[in-house]
Amino acid sequence: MEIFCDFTFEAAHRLPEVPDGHKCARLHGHSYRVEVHVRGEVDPSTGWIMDFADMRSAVKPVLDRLDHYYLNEVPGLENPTSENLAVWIWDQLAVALPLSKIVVRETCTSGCTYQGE
Ligand SMILES: Nc1nc2c(c(=O)[nH]1)N=C([C@H](O)[C@H](O)COP(=O)(O)OP(=O)(O)OP(=O)(O)O)CN2
Ligand SMILES: [Zn+2]
Repeated sequence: MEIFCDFTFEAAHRLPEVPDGHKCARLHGHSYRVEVHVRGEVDPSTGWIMDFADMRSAVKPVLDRLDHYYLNEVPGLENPTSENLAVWIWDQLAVALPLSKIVVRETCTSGCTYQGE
């Protein structure tokens, strides 16, 4: 079974590798939405895989490193596409949580799903 928590953060970025004239080469910002999914067995005594509060406690310090920052300046996010951001978040959280999926939404209509290697 899987559980998930939903998060938001605000950040600026530009995409340095896009073709000349692409709008995303210009500095702009997004209200990012991130879903963190965890897979596990339901503990018969608690009735849950893990407490949502414990998930949030693990995720918050990682997203605090992105919130209201210029993502291109964050080590490992020099090309901050949704895809690279999903991998970066996965890599930061994988030691703390039994991840199954990271979803990054850059806009209301576009984003990325990553389920690990
Ligand atoms: N595969 C990817 N494509 C694009 C990414 C990305 O991370 N991965 N990122 C961008 C830009 O960051 C852009 O700001 C968001 O893209 P887009 O969905 O085109 O956003 P718009 O709100 O401008 O969409 P419209 O429907 O054209 O208004 C671009 N591509
Ligand atoms: Zn963008």
